Amino acid sequence: MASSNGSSLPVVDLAPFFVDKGGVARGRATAAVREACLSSGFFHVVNHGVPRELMARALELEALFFALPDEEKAKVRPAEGTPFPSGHARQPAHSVDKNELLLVLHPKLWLNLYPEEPAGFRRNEIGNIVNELRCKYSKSFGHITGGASGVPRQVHRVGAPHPGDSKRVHGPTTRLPRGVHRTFDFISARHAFPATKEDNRGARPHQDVGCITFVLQDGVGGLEVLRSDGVWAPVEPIEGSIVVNIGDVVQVLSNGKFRSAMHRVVRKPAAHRYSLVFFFHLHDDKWVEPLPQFAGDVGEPPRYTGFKYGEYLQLRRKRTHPPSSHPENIVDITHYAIYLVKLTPFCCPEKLKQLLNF
Ligand SMILES: O=C(O)CCC(=O)C(=O)O
Ligand SMILES: [Fe+2]
Repeated sequence: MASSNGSSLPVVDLAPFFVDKGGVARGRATAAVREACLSSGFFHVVNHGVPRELMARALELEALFFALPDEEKAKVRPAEGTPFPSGHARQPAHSVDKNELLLVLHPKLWLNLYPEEPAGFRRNEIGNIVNELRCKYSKSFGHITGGASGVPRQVHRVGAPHPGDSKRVHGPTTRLPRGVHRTFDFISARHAFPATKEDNRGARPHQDVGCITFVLQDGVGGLEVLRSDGVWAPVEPIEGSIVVNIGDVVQVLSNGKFRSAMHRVVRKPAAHRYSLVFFFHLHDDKWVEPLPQFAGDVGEPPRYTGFKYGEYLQLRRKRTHPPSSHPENIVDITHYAIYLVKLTPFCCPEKLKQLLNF
């Protein structure tokens, strides 16, 4: 069952998924996942099967990399306009996002730009760690999207267009090397600088665009989630936990039932913060729309129009790269929202007059 920590985010114990095939404990864990997705869209998972040493080593290697002089990091900066910009990026000075990151794509794509130092990169230890995290996360992802949790399983199917939507999926699917799956997932290693007196912004408020995100964070803190009562709540670091949050795709597939929560990173004074964020995405060609079991089948109108995932990505990228300082330019999932207007029954002419103000 989910329990609460200081920040009142649910903590879901995934252990039953590994040991208790079909038992009562597994049913409870499944219900806890569902509840967490419905209530906050943000939760911790513990006993997730990812070895602690692996998590610690990944964060350690990333900290070593970010501590390199800028000239060294610049050697793994992707060329302007690269379609798959792996490597190091630092937000421009005008951006409210005060962080730098190292983007790591699927190791088998051979597109990753790895630095020579620290040696863990040269020997591709980081690539192996990322691969292992990918495998372990996929298991947890399967558990989270499986069974009765109600998280749409469709996001787990890859290679095929959305069921029943073959006509609406256009364009060629990118050819991938044999044996490479889920190439569209990626990892972003992130470094937030210490806050200054004037500015503590690390990452602007946003919702994640994809399916589900897994965050490893160090002990510094700073990740915050916007609760439904409008309060920013800290996502307190819990030793050994992984933070999971729902993205826009699952929010749309579930017709708005599972929350793609707004979150941000604030920087702490005198502390460098490191996190490793894994994004489960969809292929660009996939069509996304509310699934019947969350809409028509349960008598609810769809709350979003359908869209091709790649188009949404492009809209988001166009408006935010380089990060705009104008929030009104930022496209989010409300772009596809259908607003349901509840009509007031005009039962008497007096009321109608009042409403029309004459
Ligand atoms: O660094 C973190 O903890 C989360 C960053 C984040 O929200 C993101 O990369 O989408
Ligand atoms: Fe995020």
